Amino acid sequence: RWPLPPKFGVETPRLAELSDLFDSGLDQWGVDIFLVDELACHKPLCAVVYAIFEKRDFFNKFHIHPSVLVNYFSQVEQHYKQENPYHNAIHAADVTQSTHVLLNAPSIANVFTELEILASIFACAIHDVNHPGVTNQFLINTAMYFVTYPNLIPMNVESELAIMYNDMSVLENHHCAVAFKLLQEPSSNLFASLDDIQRRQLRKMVIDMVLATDMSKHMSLLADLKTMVETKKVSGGCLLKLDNYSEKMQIMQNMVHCADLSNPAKPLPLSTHWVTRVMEEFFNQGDREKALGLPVSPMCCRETANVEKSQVSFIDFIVHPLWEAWTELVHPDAEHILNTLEQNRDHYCELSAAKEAESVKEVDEEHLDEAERQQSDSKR
Ligand SMILES: COc1ccc(C2=NN(C3CCN(c4nc(N)nc5ccccc45)CC3)C(=O)[C@@H]3CC=CC[C@H]23)cc1OC
Ligand SMILES: [Mg+2]
Ligand SMILES: [Zn+2]
Repeated sequence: RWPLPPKFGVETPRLAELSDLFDSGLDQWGVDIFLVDELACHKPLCAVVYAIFEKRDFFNKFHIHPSVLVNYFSQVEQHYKQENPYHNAIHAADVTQSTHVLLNAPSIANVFTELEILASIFACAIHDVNHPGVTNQFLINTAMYFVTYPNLIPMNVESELAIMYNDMSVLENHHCAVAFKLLQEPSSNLFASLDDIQRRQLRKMVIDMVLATDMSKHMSLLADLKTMVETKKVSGGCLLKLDNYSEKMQIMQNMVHCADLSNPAKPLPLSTHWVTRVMEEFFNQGDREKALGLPVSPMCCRETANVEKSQVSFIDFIVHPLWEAWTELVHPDAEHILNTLEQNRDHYCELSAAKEAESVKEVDEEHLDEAERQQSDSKR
């Protein structure tokens, strides 16, 4: 009924290169997602989702016409703010492709139904849509800010978000709401061929996964994962028969959360590129907090932040514990990922130590200059 859209849903003069990159890299941990962005004329999300749907035969399995997929994900892609250094469509494409790879781990083959896999891929693709480039904390603080100074014209509609969602997973609720709102477009009705039960199940799974990407849920999510790994050990190593929804959802939430926290576990050039971007986004937030007279959030002060140290503590306190648990759950399929994470961590540690030594040397030189100055003064 509809004309076929261009391949991968993007008009690009470099289609052959993009196709080759997907042939060799779509299933690989560490594909250069920034090259995908370039080859796809800055529509990486559309391209990645299309390629994954094709690879997993979702167009046939769920009777989705390619042009409906392209209509919907073009809308979603446009609702990712490309002015965000970090939380943009490249990050969404990165998390989606990373989850696509994690789902291929042999030890979790046959664990998930096709609908659960569709829900996971969809959840990743939309998990940060319309992100304003600031954290939940910033939105909560600025919401209060405009309550305190009502005459100050709200500089941004963002602060309305915290009011809308009563400070509870503000961003993550917003991402879900925007994504499902866009689905209501008749030309974007991705799940038209699913039956009511499936559509209701998919919606619940997507909401459960996206809300679990709120970093304030991290500790409880990790605790549950560790418990599951422990019981897996007890039950003789094979992955539990995941019969009830909450156990299966726990794994899906942790899988998407791992993908969302996968930057430090990627090949170093990709990892450092993401660090530059996320720190720029944090510094922009810090600038705004300073301008508003708000306390500057951790890692957000461009004058004082130690980028390498922040990365080491992010890995030590958050990313490594999570990936250690995931690696155990899907043993031995994620060993190479954990190794890359540990190598990258050592790299940032060395950088941080070198930087420390450099600044100590500078201080010593200053003291030396000062001493020499004083000495020459005393001679005069
Ligand atoms: C590439 O490199 C990064 C990528 C993403 C993020 C992300 N960071 N975070 C938070 C994480 C914990 N943070 C810390 N806060 C406090 N008080 N103390 C800490 C001490 C040590 C480490 C972290 C923290 C606040 C920010 C998000 O919420 C983003 C959104 C969702 C997922 C991860 C994102 C950070 C990166 O490098 C630092
Ligand atoms: Mg998010
Ligand atoms: Zn994210």
